Amino acid sequence: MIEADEDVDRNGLRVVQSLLDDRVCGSAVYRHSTASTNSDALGDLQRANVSLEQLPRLYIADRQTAGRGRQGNTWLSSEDSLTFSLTIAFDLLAVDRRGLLSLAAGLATARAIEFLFAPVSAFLKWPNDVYLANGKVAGVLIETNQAMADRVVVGIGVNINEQPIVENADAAPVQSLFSATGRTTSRFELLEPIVTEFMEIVAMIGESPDSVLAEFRTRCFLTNKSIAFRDGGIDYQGTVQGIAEDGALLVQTNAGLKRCDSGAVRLVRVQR
Ligand SMILES: O=C(O)CCCC[C@@H]1SC[C@@H]2NC(=O)N[C@@H]21
Repeated sequence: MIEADEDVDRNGLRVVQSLLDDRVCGSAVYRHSTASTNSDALGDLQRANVSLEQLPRLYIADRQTAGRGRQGNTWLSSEDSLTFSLTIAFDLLAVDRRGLLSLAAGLATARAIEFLFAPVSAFLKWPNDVYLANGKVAGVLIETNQAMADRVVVGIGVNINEQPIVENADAAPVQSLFSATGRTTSRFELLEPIVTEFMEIVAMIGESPDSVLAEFRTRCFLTNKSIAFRDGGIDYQGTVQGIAEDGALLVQTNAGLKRCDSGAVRLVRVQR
């Protein structure tokens, strides 16, 4: 079942309907304009307004007026961006594998971009920024609300034909799929493969997390790089050793080997 505004993109509506017809999603909310699809999804959780049958529930908007990024950044995006959120049941993943959810969203986006823009290669900057060449083309924001703590909201933003403005001095260099490849695409062409890949990867994490981790490790360009990061208010420097079984980043620092959890750590600098 789709709840949609009158003035949404008709092509987009068809794609959303096909995700429901194919049972990739259980329900969808499609707004022409909204503050933030993550906020819409969290609002429904706050009101305990999401039944199990409605999951995965897709929230999509033609434009966001107050999009949010990780670490309190602002994510400003126009109709040249793809912005959506998915609410899924947390128990699709065993407790010790939930850290991999963050990697799954970036991986799904990377696979979908490569599928549509072959032969480009998409890389991942832990935990889930998607890069083409030297710039970030997509980001992921994962949030929960205590009112329905057994659900999780996964928000994905992809810069399609223009670069978004990221209001933070530390922000990674940004680019769009167009600026990186010279090719234009409809943002809705990407929606279907990202959502489908994401749900497949989540299922795969339940069955065989090693293959998901192996793919993430291959795509992750931080390994052996020198990074600076902040964890619990303390600044560290070190060399990335790799990704642990639970998705944590392993960094060799002067204070020893540190495990970085994606929710807590802020990468300040990455050696290029
Ligand atoms: O790289 C980041 O900092 C994460 C960006 C996440 C942006 C997406 S767009 C859809 C969803 N709604 C939001 O307000 N944010 C996420």
